[in-house]
Amino acid sequence: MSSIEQTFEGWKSTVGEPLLAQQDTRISTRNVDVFYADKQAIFGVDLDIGKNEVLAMIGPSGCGKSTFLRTLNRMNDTIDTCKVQGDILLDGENIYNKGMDVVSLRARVGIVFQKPNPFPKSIYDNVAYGPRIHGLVSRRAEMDELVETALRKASIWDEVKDRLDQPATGLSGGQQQRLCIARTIAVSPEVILMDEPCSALDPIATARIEELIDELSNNYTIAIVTHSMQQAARVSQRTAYFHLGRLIEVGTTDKIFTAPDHRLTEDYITGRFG
Ligand SMILES: Nc1ncnc2c1ncn2[C@@H]1O[C@H](COP(=O)(O)OP(=O)(O)OP(=O)(O)O)[C@@H](O)[C@H]1O
Repeated sequence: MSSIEQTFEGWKSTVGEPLLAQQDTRISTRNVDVFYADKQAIFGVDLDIGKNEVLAMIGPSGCGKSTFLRTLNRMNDTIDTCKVQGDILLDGENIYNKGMDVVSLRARVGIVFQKPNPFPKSIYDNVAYGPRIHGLVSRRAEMDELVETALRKASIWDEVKDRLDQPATGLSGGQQQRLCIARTIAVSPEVILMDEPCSALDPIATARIEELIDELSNNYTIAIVTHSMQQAARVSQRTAYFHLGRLIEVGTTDKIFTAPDHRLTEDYITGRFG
């Protein structure tokens, strides 16, 4: 066992304010462990994510940020060796309950990945796909309106309104990422998970996505994994710091970046490791 692992023997409590008042909470996780086969990747995470807040998750590579994020809409179900223990509640309902419809869950808790992944379909059909499979609208005029609204909310309507029937793969990387956000929004999610959504984008495209996150936070709960501390500072109200699968500290973003309580958080934000 390395000395840093010894530091965590019997680890339980997180520093800061991981829990919120019930009426402010959208997602609650309690005692969440995640395993890949017999290797444990996440250890006993208790964390609340509030309504209409942007929560940033930061930490060194391999600390489990993406693994934890993916438990929040059961994306980990797609990995055979992955096992999740503990409680994850969305509006008070355990999303790992037997009766939970995972397709509907992933509409309620949408996810945007690191690399934009539009379907090999037209721009219109990328956005219309989710509403169609969920039977949200039946008439073409209603679908047109829904597609336009989602593209407007994702700040890409003006750039694509004259080429809706063209392949989405012909858009720039930043446009594709905003299209993927429109696709997520089109099925009226409550929560949007973002796994390093700007890491494949240039600074201008990144700035547009960050502005968009700010606008979306008025209507949606957002949890974002990012390697960029500057980005976490720009877009989030609260930040959670992970280390070796443990949630070390949670607090207002301002506090985490100016006066963290835990030495590991301080070492990371001052660039001593990571
Ligand atoms: N599909 C998988 N199978 C086995 N182990 C995995 C799998 N995905 C992740 N892991 C392991 O789980 C741990 C956490 O990985 P994860 O990708 O969640 O970390 P991360 O903090 O998001 O890393 P990064 O910042 O580099 O993306 C790592 O040790 C990783 O090797």
